[in-house]
Amino acid sequence: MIRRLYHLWPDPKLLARLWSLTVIQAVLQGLLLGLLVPILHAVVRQEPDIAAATPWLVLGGIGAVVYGLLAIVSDPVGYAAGGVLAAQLRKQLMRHVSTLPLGWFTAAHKARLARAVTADVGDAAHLAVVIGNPVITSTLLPATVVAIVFVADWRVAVLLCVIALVGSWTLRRAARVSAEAEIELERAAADVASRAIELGQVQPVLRAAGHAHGTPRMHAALDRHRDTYREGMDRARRPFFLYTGVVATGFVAVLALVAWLMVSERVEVATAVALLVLAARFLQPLGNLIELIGALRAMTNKITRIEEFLATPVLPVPAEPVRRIVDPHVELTGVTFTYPGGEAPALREVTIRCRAGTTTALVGPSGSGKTTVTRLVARFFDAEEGQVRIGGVDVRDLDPEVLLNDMAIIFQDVYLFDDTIENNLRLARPEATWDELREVARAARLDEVIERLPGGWNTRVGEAGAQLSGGERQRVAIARAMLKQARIVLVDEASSALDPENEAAITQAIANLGAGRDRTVIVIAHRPATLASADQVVSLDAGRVVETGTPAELLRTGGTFARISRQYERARHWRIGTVS
Ligand SMILES: Nc1ncnc2c1ncn2[C@@H]1O[C@H](COP(=O)(O)OP(=O)(O)OP(=O)(O)O)[C@@H](O)[C@H]1O
Repeated sequence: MIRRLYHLWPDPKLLARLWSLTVIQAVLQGLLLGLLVPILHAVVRQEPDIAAATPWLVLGGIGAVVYGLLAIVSDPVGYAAGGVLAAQLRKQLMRHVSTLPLGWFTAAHKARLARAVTADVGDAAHLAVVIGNPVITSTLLPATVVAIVFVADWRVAVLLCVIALVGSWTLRRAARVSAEAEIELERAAADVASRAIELGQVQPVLRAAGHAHGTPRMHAALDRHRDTYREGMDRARRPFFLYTGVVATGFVAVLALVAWLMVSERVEVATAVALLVLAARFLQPLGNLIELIGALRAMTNKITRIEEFLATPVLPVPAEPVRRIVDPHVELTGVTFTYPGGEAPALREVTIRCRAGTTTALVGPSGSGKTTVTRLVARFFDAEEGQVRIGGVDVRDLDPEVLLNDMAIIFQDVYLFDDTIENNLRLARPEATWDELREVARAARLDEVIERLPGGWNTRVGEAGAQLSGGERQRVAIARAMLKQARIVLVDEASSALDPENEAAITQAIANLGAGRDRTVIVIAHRPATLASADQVVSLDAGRVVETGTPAELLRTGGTFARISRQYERARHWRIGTVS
């Protein structure tokens, strides 16, 4: 555990210093106790020899002062270290995050990241200080005491070793049993949580069926949780009792042995008293260890989560990456790609050429691989076979920062910061002038949205942009891409039903985006107008390119694209018909 903690920190010097202080204190405490043997020898006799005891008493006094000073120094150092250690580890995690492939950032991984950076790191750092010290003391102090007892009487030392061995076996067992009980309890708690969510979600149905207070499944889950809790507590308590029993029985055994040694005149009274005091100091920290079991397990779980996170493979970057994109020509050649953990390839031998200054529309049924094409261009993942090139350079040879600097990605669900429209745009280029801001707002058809808003450019968009509709948020993102002067823009056009005004505005905004002479736009198109205005349409099906051509050419050939276009048109008319 101590070793794992030590290796977790990039710069463990502070931890090493802190623990060294604790090691010195624990050993010093043991040695001070050892002074009892010569002192009692000198004092516990018919005529106490104070002169013989004096040097030991002086030594003990000096030791006590040193111990006190160390305690004064180490306590504040420990508390301050908690914050410093957490900050160090957070920095290391954030550095690691910045080297992970963007494809790693799924909802589940993001939640894990948030947990690792906040709770896990803070708790691990706190526990490293608060738990590390007592664990070191509770193991080193008894070890020092045993060494001293060996000098005084080897038989008592052997007995203490036996108690320690039996105690450590019981302790391990207690830790294992309580870990198992905790897993079962977590499982039962998760079951209750999902039933509770279900209860909330299906309230109308439950009320209609007269089960407003919960389904039989819900009650069964609650019963299971209660039983698991009771059984778990019972099971976990047994080894704990056993351990306490081992420690208590151990002390009785030491008492009996020392009494026998004294009665049989194998040791003097002074030694016997010293041995009993030392045995008590040996057993007390051992007894404390059981209290630390829960905290140690919590720390192990946190460390494991942080270690797993730090072991996530990073995005490979060449030693001498290409630091310039000469022209934004995008090219996929024979690309095959399977998602990590995926069963079938999401793309198979895909070849697509998008010339600089053109707009390519990707179409195809759901799951055909359109999003995957854009993810490989943005290097969220690397292709297994084939190549993705930008300006003739393999994206794997490009500096990832250069690639992302020259690229804008407009997702279906645009995330905006809870800030003003102006600041959300300036994120792309803080130094942009007002003329530039107004120009991109016009081109992205955002100007009409801004005019309507009460605070104009200063209107706050709310949490994640909730004050704006999906279509309006996408217009902000398009304006942002224009302001960034990104030469490669990847757009996942909003597929949800938009009102006619938003629909026309987005189509126009994407067309304006593509009008930039030196800009390559790849759009996952969901609207006929976007398809019609593209320079090239690539039709995908089951991860393969099935058609490529201009919209007019593909309409004439009557293939997949023509069929999808007809479907789009029908859906459009159907929607207009129902509205009117
Ligand atoms: N993160 C992922 N992990 C595993 N498989 C994935 C992942 N994302 C997509 N897939 C799979 O890859 C295939 C292609 O998905 P992709 O999202 O590229 O299709 P799409 O054409 O964009 O679909 P849609 O129009 O529904 O967004 C699908 O079979 C999908 O299930």
